[in-house]
Amino acid sequence: MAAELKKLSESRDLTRIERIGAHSHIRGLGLDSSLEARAVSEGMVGQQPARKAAGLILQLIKEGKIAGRAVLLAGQPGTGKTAIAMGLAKSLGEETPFATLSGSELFSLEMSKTEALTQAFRRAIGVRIKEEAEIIEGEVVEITIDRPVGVGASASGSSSSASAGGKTGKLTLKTTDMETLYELGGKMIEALTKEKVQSGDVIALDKASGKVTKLGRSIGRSRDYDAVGPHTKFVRCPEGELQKRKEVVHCVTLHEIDVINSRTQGFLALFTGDTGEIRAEVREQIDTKVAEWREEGKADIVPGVLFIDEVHMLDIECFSFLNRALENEMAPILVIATNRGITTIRGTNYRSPHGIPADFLDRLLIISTQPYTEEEIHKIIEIRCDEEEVEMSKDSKVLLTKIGTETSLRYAIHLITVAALACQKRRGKVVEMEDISRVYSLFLDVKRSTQYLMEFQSQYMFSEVPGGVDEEDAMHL
Ligand SMILES: Nc1ncnc2c1ncn2[C@@H]1O[C@H](COP(=O)(O)OP(=O)(O)OP(=O)(O)O)[C@@H](O)[C@H]1O
Repeated sequence: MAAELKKLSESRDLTRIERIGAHSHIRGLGLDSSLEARAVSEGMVGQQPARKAAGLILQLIKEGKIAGRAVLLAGQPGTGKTAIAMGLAKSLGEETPFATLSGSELFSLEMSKTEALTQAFRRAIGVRIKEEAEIIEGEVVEITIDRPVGVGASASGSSSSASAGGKTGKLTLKTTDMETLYELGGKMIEALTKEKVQSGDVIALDKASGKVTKLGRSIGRSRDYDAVGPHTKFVRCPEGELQKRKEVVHCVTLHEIDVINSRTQGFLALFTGDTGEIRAEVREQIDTKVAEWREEGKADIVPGVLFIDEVHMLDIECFSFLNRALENEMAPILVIATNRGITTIRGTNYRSPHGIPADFLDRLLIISTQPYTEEEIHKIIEIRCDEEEVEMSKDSKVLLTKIGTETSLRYAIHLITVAALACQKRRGKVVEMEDISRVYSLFLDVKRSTQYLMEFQSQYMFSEVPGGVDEEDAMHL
């Protein structure tokens, strides 16, 4: 299993790559060292009391002392609930798992609601596994990689992994006490080229997995290179033997261990996400194994964060599941969010605040988010323009802010992208008022769209609802 765990920790790095998304400008909670929220920081604007409260939760998570707490982010649509949850996720260390789920995702046909929730919980529980590994650690004296004649010129800097086959290579490594020449195999050549290893680097090679880690540049060689990047780390040439036994730590989630050990699903299901239901016996065996590792000091549990958005979509069964799941000693911190007021609890005829049953509400620490001021909307629009690399004139930003205050922040943010396209179309470089006006007339906000519906509802299908929009829908408009 150890080799699979290693593969896993590598694959998780890949999934962290992000494109420009709705919240990609959020880099943290924007707090100072005493956990006070700065007005504008790390992509976050305003909403200071809520961010400060989230900062306290972050502190609790980092200290790892509490598990099984639940926090509710409640507020009107577009007041930054998801943004705060993202900020929290970004502020957690790499090792702390953060799993997200939207209430509506629970109603898939492939698995029961409780199975989907169990998987989400286990995605938010990390296991830090310690292992002894054989490592070769030294400073690169020389690295030569040759291609066989006819394939092309010598390519020591080539990054093409497909061409690793047929290449031969030699690597000389040294410590302060010894120096050894290694013959390189295809897989190792591939790994070294990928990491762009060159002489003067201090590297560690994991003998079992072939993983190459660059530890830094050797201090002894620092004067040989006048062009080093600002992030270059200088380290000492290792001492003693080249080959060492070292403790390495892998971090995986309980869900990942479940999937690997589930015969019907197998390891590849992690990449497709198509895990299906996992049998209860598999989970029991894993929990027992993890408990053994903990007792032997080989593993620690890292309770992470599970964020469930649109929590009002959960029904009464889901809430009683959550109630029980939070009692588990390994439970993560549960952060839920909703934009609903007093509404019906799904699966019942009862109404309650946020559509959440009273016994579950009682467990929650509630953080409320407030509508933004005009100034704050302006700042968020500015940040989003930078994030989307859209150049916008001052007047246009003011106009967009006005639109944002009168419609919604989200609508204004959407208009940035389309206005940039309109600007591109007229071969402009800077988004001007005319672009904003154009897209404002092309794309309706919810208010105008509802008005239009009211006027012309008789021409739509199923428009016989008396009195127009029903109460439930009216709450979101
Ligand atoms: N305080 C903030 N600072 C920076 N960006 C923000 C802030 N609040 C919201 N945003 C951005 O505004 C957009 C809408 O916010 P978000 O999705 O977080 O709202 P929400 O409260 O979760 O809404 P809903 O209830 O509709 O799910 C997002 O792109 C978000 O990143």
